[in-house]
Amino acid sequence: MTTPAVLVLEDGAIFRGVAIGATGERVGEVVFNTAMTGYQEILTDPSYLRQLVTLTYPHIGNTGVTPEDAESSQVQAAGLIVRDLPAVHSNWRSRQSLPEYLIAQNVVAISEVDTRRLTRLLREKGAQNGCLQAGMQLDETAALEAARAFPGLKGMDLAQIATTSMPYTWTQGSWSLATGDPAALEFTDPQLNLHVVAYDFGIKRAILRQLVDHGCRVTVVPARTSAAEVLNYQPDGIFLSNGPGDPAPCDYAIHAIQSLLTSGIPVFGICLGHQLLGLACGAQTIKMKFGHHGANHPVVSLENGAVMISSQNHGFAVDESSLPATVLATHRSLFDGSLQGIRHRDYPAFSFQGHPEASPGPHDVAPLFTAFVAMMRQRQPLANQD
Ligand SMILES: NC(=O)CC[C@H](N)C(=O)O
Repeated sequence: MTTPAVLVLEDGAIFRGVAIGATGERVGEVVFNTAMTGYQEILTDPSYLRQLVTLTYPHIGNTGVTPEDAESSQVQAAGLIVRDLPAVHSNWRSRQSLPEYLIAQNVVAISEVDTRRLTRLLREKGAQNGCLQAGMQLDETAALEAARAFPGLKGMDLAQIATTSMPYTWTQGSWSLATGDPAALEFTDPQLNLHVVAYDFGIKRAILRQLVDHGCRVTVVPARTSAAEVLNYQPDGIFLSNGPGDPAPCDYAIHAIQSLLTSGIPVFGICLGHQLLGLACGAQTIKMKFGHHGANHPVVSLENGAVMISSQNHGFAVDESSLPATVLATHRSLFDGSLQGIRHRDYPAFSFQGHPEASPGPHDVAPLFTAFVAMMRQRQPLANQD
């Protein structure tokens, strides 16, 4: 016995299918992600807050769910839309089926949707708000009204919702995750001699692990932490995380970044962090037509001509034409020419729009973490470099 579900878009398009998750109604911006793997990382990435995610890869759920693959403590996407849920899931790491997980996490999800039609529609018309109903008395008229009532992500500050309420220390690298050895988590390791303060605007665990893998111990701080509080930690570097929503209304973060820049401490931003660095430098951000969400986006380095295949997940972008003279464009998307990276000419600060930590995705851009470490080491007194 299957339970019906329906997705209604604000333009009136209707997609009927089958409920594969929790019962209820969810609204949000509908986005498509073209990655062929990583459904669990995508669902738990806090950048997907208030978004109903459709995956263009047709079979979703094949490998079940593994707690270690979560990018945060829970599912963050507002809902999931897929073509086909395989009848059997199979993987040695799997602890749960995808539907079991979705129900446990109270996530509404629909399968048997023509995700190709949906994706083409979003590409042609641009991002649309939608309403997903499942396992309840379906009401398509009410769903249309709910989709139209959703205000959209433009102007929405979601970083302050996604962030941690309290600062915490992160010392887990990829190795301890792979081995499950808690002893490997301790930062008594002399390699971890760089201290990074990471702003959490909705940070992914893969970023924190990458920082540890590169020799950093990390203090994660809430989005509204002031520049003075950050400087009190005496960091070697400051990291600006990814996160959901529109960067423009996050004035508290923009002001903090402005004063942190003048401290001369190295700053590295990813995705929302990149957009916030751009805004702090005086550039503007724009809402893109349907954004970039996938794991095979080519990006060119304007500094050395190298082409890298990158993981992407953003619906806003820094407008290259608005960059002040103090900021250099360093990367561009080869899909649509949009700005993908910047570097400050006067301060040790740089950022990338895509995801060097991947998860899911290729690791071509991972050397940006090495560049951040090199910047920190350059500034660190020699005595600390043993
Ligand atoms: N992954 C991210 O950090 C996303 C940044 C921002 N919310 C956007 O959609 O553009």
